[in-house]
Amino acid sequence: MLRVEHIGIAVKSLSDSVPLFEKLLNTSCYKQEEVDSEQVMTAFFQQGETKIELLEATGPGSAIAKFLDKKGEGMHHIAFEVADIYAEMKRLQEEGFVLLQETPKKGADNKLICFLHPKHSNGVLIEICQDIK
Ligand SMILES: CC[C@@H](C(=O)O)C(=O)SCCNC(=O)CCNC(=O)[C@H](O)C(C)(C)COP(=O)(O)OP(=O)(O)OC[C@H]1O[C@@H](n2cnc3c(N)ncnc32)[C@H](O)[C@@H]1OP(=O)(O)O
Ligand SMILES: [Co+2]
Repeated sequence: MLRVEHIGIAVKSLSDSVPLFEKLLNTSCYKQEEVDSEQVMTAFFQQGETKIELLEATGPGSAIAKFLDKKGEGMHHIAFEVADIYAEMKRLQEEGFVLLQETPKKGADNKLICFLHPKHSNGVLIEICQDIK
């Protein structure tokens, strides 16, 4: 893993949470992007070499909608940047982690992504991601 690429935070409303995080971090949200495949709207803040990703559900089938129903707002996942997502998926599977996809999918901010089931990583949902060249 190269670095923590972003920390994902589930929120009910980006229109409430973006101004809150702008005040908290003293920086502007640099991008909002909808990811239809995940039924989420995202908002990003750069913090040093990592990012904060706020996530609002755009449909009832979204993992974020389910998470908000069960646990409420808060930290949802940690994303690690990797150099070769295919090699890292193979390595992690061989180490006994459970991948939630067989092949990487397109995420926000020009990334290929894959999630690992939180049950096998001490209750933490892990995303790995690689820049799309
Ligand atoms: C914007 C795109 C992308 C990016 O580019 O950055 C994103 O970040 S998208 C983020 C949203 N998408 C995802 O989270 C996709 C991956 N997640 C999933 O596939 C599912 O959420 C899940 C992890 C498989 C859970 O789904 P499901 O089994 O249907 O839900 P349950 O509510 O029944 O949960 C089962 C079990 O897992 C616990 N859980 C769920 N979410 C989390 C979480 N974020 N962190 C820790 N634990 C989580 C949940 O509490 C249940 O536990 P038990 O009750 O103990 O069984
Ligand atoms: Co993410």
